[in-house]
Amino acid sequence: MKQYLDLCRRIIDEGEWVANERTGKRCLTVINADLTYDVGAGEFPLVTTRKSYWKSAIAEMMGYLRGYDNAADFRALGTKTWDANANENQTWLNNPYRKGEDDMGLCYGAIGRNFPKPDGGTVDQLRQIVDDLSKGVDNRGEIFTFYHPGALHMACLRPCMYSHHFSLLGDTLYLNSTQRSCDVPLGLNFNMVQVYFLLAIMAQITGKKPGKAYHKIVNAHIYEDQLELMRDVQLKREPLAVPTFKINPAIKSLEDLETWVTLDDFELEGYEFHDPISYPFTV
Ligand SMILES: Nc1nc(=O)c2c([nH]1)NC[C@@H]1CN(c3ccc(C(=O)N[C@@H](CCC(=O)O)C(=O)O)cc3)CN21
Ligand SMILES: O=c1ccn([C@H]2C[C@H](O)[C@@H](COP(=O)(O)O)O2)c(=O)[nH]1
Repeated sequence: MKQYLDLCRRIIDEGEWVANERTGKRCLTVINADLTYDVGAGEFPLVTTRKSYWKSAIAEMMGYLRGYDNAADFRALGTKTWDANANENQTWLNNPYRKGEDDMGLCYGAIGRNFPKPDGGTVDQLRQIVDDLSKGVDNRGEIFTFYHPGALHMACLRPCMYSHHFSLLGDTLYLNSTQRSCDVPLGLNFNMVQVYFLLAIMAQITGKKPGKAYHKIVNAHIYEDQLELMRDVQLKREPLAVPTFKINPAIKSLEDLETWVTLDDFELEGYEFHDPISYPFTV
């Protein structure tokens, strides 16, 4: 939580205004932030200075792991966060590759689990990583990437957190996640939970101990219409104690994640938070 608040303050103190053509809004921006979550020690990185919809964040990551490409599938899992990007962005609505209502296109897990090979066919990166790690193998390239420069025009949005690189030291699993663009008031709330969750669940299904997760952000920004709420409301509050995150121990494989797991398999103990703040969302 301190890392999050420090980054928010840094953007306000040192950020530069950058005009963004895609959204038509200006963002107060800094370049490069490195956050670390000690998953082995159970330090769940949850925002307490406003109500955080952490189950939505987990639903998003579950949808990426399952390779979903449709906002309706994300809604069925328990989050509406892809509705606007799938159905309200005019550029995407005009895109000939859009397959209709709720289609998100070739993004995130939809490409990551079905990554086109130049010599034909596709690769399921996640299946390969889970198989390697389960056998104790780290080939120094256990990378789950969503970034395919030749497919960006076929998706409603380019992936923001676009690479997850797993490493083993003995029985301990580590994760380095990289994010190219970060909406700090809204997106980062979710992305911190997702990086922690990804390491915790991958350690559980591959039979490893979770170590640390390292989260690199390149462009970290606050949209102009979010600034006042962040500076004058959220940053005036004192953080509260962090809760404990629990995963159903019956989840043992990638197949479990793909088939029967729901948001009821994840719990938080002792989550205290300040009043909700509703930040403007930019499509
Ligand atoms: N501008 C922008 N910021 C993002 O963070 C973002 C995108 N676009 N597009 C793709 C995904 C969708 N994500 C989203 C979308 C909406 C919320 C959101 O509205 N959050 C509210 C309510 C969440 C809820 O009720 O489930 C929040 O207060 O956190 C958060 C992340 C993250 N990503
Ligand atoms: O997981 C996510 C997904 C998206 N975002 C934010 C970051 C940006 O504000 C927008 C994407 O816009 P681009 O013009 O493609 O950079 O969505 C996030 O923070 N986290």
